[in-house]
Amino acid sequence: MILDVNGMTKVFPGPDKTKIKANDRLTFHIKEGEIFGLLGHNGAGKTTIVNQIIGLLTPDEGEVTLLGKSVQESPTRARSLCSVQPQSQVPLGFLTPAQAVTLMGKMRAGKRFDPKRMEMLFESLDMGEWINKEGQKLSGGVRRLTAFCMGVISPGKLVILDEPTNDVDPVRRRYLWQVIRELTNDGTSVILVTHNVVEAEKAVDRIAILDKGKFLVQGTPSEIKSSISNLMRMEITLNREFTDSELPNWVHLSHRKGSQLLFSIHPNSAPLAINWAGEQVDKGLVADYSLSPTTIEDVYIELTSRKGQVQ
Ligand SMILES: Nc1ncnc2c1ncn2[C@@H]1O[C@H](COP(=O)(O)OP(=O)(O)OP(=O)(O)O)[C@@H](O)[C@H]1O
Repeated sequence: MILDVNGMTKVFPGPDKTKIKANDRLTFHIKEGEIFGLLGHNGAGKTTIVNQIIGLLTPDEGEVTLLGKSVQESPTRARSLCSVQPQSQVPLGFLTPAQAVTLMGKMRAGKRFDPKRMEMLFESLDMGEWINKEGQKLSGGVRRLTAFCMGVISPGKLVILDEPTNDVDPVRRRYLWQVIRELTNDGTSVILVTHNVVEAEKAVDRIAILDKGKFLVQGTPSEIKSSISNLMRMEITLNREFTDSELPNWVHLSHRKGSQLLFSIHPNSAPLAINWAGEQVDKGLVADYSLSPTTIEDVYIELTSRKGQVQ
């Protein structure tokens, strides 16, 4: 096991002498070569977890163990075993991507820094045209890719990536996922912190969904989906607002995302649902609709939203 977290709890002082339980008795384990996705809303407690794994914060209760040794007892060792790509943009200033990645490579690997690995990373991410441009003249996506390369130029046993694909174009996102998967071939483990449930579902081996400091569920994507796997997902694009009373009674859960409405429905209701959606299209109330198997996004919405209500 690379990482063992047992009963980790972190409490911050809130306003007016209240307390914020940012992490509440969290237990999870990460194996060698595993990609572990940490999903949760803003403020769910993800960064607080990361900061305790790398020894920047000390848990109020519980224990974090990296490769068999307590992080609380050896925080410096923890930081050398972990590589982190932070959520915030790295301020590159006048440094070019090539200079920034070389600097980080030399800081982490010293004489073992391998410029060929840097070239391989830039090539894999198709960054050639930008590697010698000043950081302050680069787009947000290229700076994000540069920060990723800095994080993985000399990876530790555990690589922690906080929203690595933010601002990155769809083609390079794919390249990035390939590089992440290749990282795990030699036993490096990855924690992927993200809000992007759809992307995480494709990329990770196991997922934990965090809400208000507590894990709601953890397991492989298929284990997690099996919690509501007998349901299907219907997505419709509305032409106008719907009230709750206009929704048919076979709707198990509904969630609104702008003009998109998501339902979970029982497979037995599929013919009814298709009929109903078709009628709404004929009346001009719905622009289009689709019916598909359950995704992790559905589980996430079901677990983190108020059930059965349009939000
Ligand atoms: N140093 C701190 N002092 C007080 N409260 C804090 C501190 N750090 C975090 N919190 C609170 O703890 C909770 C969890 O914060 P955290 O940053 O871990 O969430 P997050 O899931 O990483 O959020 P985001 O996705 O927005 O980055 C939030 O309510 C936050 O306001």
